[in-house]
Amino acid sequence: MKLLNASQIHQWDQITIQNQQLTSLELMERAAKKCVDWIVENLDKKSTIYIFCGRGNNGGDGLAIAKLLLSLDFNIQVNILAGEKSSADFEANLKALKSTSLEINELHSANDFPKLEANCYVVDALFGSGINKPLNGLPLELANYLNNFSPKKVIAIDVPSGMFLDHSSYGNTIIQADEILTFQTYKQCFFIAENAQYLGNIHVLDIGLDAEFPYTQESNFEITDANFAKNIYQPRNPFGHKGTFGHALLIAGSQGKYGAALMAAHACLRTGVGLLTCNFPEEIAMPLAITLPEAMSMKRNETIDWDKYKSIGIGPGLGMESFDIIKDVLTHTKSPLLIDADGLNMIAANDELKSLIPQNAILTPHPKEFERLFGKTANEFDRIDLALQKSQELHCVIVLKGHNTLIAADGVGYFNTTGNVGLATGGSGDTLSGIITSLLAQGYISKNAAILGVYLHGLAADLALSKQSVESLLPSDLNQYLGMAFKSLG
Ligand SMILES: NC(=O)C1=CN([C@@H]2O[C@H](COP(=O)(O)OP(=O)(O)OC[C@H]3O[C@@H](n4cnc5c(N)ncnc54)[C@H](OP(=O)(O)O)[C@@H]3O)[C@@H](O)[C@H]2O)[C@@H](O)CC1
Ligand SMILES: Nc1ncnc2c1ncn2[C@@H]1O[C@H](COP(=O)(O)OP(=O)(O)O)[C@@H](O)[C@H]1O
Ligand SMILES: [K+]
Repeated sequence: MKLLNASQIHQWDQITIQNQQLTSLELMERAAKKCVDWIVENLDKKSTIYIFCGRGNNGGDGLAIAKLLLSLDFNIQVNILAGEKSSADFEANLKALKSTSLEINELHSANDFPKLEANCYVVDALFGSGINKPLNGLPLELANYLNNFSPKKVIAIDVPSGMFLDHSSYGNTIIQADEILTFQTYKQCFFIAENAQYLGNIHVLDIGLDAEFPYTQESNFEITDANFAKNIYQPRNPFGHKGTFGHALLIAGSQGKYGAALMAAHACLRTGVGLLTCNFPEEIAMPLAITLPEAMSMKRNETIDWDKYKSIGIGPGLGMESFDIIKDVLTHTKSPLLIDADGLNMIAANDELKSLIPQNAILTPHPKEFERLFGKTANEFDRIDLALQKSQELHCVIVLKGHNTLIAADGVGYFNTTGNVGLATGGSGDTLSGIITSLLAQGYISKNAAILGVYLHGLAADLALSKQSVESLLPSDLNQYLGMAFKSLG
């Protein structure tokens, strides 16, 4: 699914109004009704709902929500920012609300802020997709007031006020949301870790915007969900044999980091590779044979037959002392390559190695490794842009790992939607390397191996939460859930 920017979302609104022969007010009422349905189902009717409205259409939504809640006998209190300029639909809804018995509180200064009662709810309808500058003046004071109060829940309409949809809000004040009722589609800002403290649970409300419009739009960003993964997935040929599913070579592990190598190997086999050879330190050849008898092994300094392997994965737990082997691999490999961890760190520290990165290689840095490779950026949006740029320059795939891992390929960024904080334990990345190396060996092109691998890795972690908590989950648990993750694609 494409991620649209603020201006495209505005156009989407207009196209819908045209094609469905609606008024913009009717569309706003549709949106408000969806929000109210959610509120009725999820909020406690006994608590007061304080609604804060700007004077644009986000504020218009707030007023339309207020009118519906009033008719349902909710206890509400409505506040609007004082001002001269307002949108037509805001004015229409204000007029309608003024015709009821409800008193509306105009906010001219901080003295007008209502005294909030403990256990109340706040609806944040100050600014939505039309935000065009950081909060300052009275909206900033209000945001600080609400953020310091901590009501029972803050429900943001469309987006938390103060957050830009498609560029960085780094350093700005934003109203912290607990629940976000967003219209029709995810917004790019929801996938950005630097916004994390302001984001709550996200609920995408279908307000019936034109179904075709997103397909007519250019976008540099997409999200990868179950449908996306299903389209990439290649079911196994029933007549296939071990040769059909590729022979992978994993080059991993060093003293003190043997586990990384073992975890990568285990995940590689559980992802369906036909044959796996492990180039591991000699001292773990025997533990490998015992714990993972399906894997073959070779000595670290044994000559590699470059024609033999369908994919090579290098890096998990490799240590920084393996310069010769990474150089050898970068120079000679004929197979699709995945580079992770110390493989990346050695490349970052050496320009010659950097120049040897083969086309279509998959690099899987976490943010620190990315910074070592490509430099620091002012904010996360810039880092994502840099990942897109570098992936084009190097003709490779960059998997920028995080809560919503970004896969940068061919100038497009794909945000992954699976996974959870249970993955924040050393070893999760090693497991991912094994998974992607396995998919490469099975013939997936680099971009698809990366997207599907990241999706399955996260899904296995989500499925594992049926038995584990986000605290107790271990990377090695993922192996047990890869099977269910694959089954969900069939
Ligand atoms: N798209 C859809 O599908 C649908 C969209 N709908 C709703 O419309 C919303 C978009 O509405 P919108 O375009 O009127 O913009 P909105 O967010 O209300 O803000 C603009 C106003 O705020 C002002 N302003 C901006 N930044 C400011 C700041 N920092 N500090 C102070 N002022 C600031 C700006 O004034 P200006 O700076 O231009 O003078 C302008 O007056 C969208 O999020 C959704 O809720 C639904 O009803 C139906 C379906
Ligand atoms: N909060 C989180 N939500 C979702 N995924 C996460 C989270 N934290 C970490 N991960 C995932 O866990 C993996 C961690 O990789 P990495 O930092 O290389 O770990 P390690 O080197 O210890 O194996 C990545 O795939 C990342 O996307
Ligand atoms: K809002």
